[in-house]
Amino acid sequence: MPTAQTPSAPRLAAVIVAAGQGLRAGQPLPKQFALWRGKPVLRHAAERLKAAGVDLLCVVIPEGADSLVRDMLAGTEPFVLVTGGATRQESVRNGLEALTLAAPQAVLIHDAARPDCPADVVARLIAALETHSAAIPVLPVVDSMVTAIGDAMGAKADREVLRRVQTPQAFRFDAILAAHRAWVGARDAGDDAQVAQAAGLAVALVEGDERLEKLTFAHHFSRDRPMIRTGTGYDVHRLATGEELWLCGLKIEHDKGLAGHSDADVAIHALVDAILGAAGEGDIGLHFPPSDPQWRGASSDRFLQHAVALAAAKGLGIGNVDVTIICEAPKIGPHRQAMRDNLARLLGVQGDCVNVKATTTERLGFAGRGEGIAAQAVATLVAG
Ligand SMILES: Nc1ccn([C@@H]2O[C@H](COP(=O)(O)OP(=O)(O)OP(=O)(O)O)[C@@H](O)[C@H]2O)c(=O)n1
Ligand SMILES: C[C@](O)(CO)[C@H](O)COP(=O)(O)O
Repeated sequence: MPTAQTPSAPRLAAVIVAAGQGLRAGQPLPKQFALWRGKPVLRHAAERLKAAGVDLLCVVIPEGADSLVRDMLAGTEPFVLVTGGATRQESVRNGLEALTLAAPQAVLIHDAARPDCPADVVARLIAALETHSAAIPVLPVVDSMVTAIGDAMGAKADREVLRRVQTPQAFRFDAILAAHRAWVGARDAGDDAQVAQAAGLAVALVEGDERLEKLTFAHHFSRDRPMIRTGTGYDVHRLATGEELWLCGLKIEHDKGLAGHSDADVAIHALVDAILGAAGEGDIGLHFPPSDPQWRGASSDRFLQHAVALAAAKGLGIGNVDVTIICEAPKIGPHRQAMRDNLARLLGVQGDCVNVKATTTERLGFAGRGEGIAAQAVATLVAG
């Protein structure tokens, strides 16, 4: 890299362009200000560049967004805010012009819409500036490539020589500022590397990263919804003579059974509540009220399958479930594998997605005195 022009000049500055409208993303506000993984997209981009060693940020924003962006970027100082232009290229030019007084040795030019910038990409770019005036991160093309003539296939393109171009793109500051000032293209350049190349600068290619994906369409934000949901369930039934004992959908031989409105399968009831909880669907009493005669003596298998269907209707599948049965007797160990297999069958999942455990309460409490059996469960549902 070139040596510093003044003792106080920042070594590395970054222009983050955040002045677009983000129309394709269809968010309630421009995509760079929308939330992604819990924080505004722009804040992610700024934090990543700071963490990668940038000394000064120049953030190019829409007119009138100063106070919003100042709040959004609090803690990432020093930064300067600059108003953008009608095109990305104009916005970049405004940012570079605003850095002339600071006169950094090198500048990264980055889309705010690429929030996840790994520090090692920046390190590769900076290293390439030792020998080049410009460096850009690229990725190979993995699909075969063709040109399109309307909706018909044209000639095949040679993917071996094609690359996908990402940002941040790195430049010696004076060189890219001069290149932007000298740009005479009739149309905007696709990116700053093209501006640099048009000015005769050699542009080095370094390895990019899939994490640098540009958030462009609505699905880039919808995919950001939580993909994993968890629920818990707990149930207790009274042990009584003359009742059958059903646990995890199996009839267990024992001197007492569980009393209840349905078959009183306490383990399945806890599991149903866990699944309904994870799906945001209330609890077992809401769906199968004890006051409703149709559930008298009903097999709890039906409750479980209904809960699974409700979750599926919301696009949620079973990730894994974990059930704990709390009793002194009967011993659960001899039945554990059969219980696991039966729950897996009812849930429609592989056996290793189901776990059944048991514990005693050291003869304490109602379970310890053999008055009842309790069960608790955790269910993890996975979207998609
Ligand atoms: N006049 C513009 C246009 C774009 N950008 C920025 O350039 C980056 C890449 O542009 P793109 O992803 O195309 O964003 P938009 O132009 O905002 O998106 P769209 O075309 O969907 O409206 C974004 O960070 C965007 O905010 C900018 O600063 N000034
Ligand atoms: C600069 C860029 O992100 C490099 O891939 C890309 O050219 C921006 O294109 P857009 O049409 O402004 O999204």
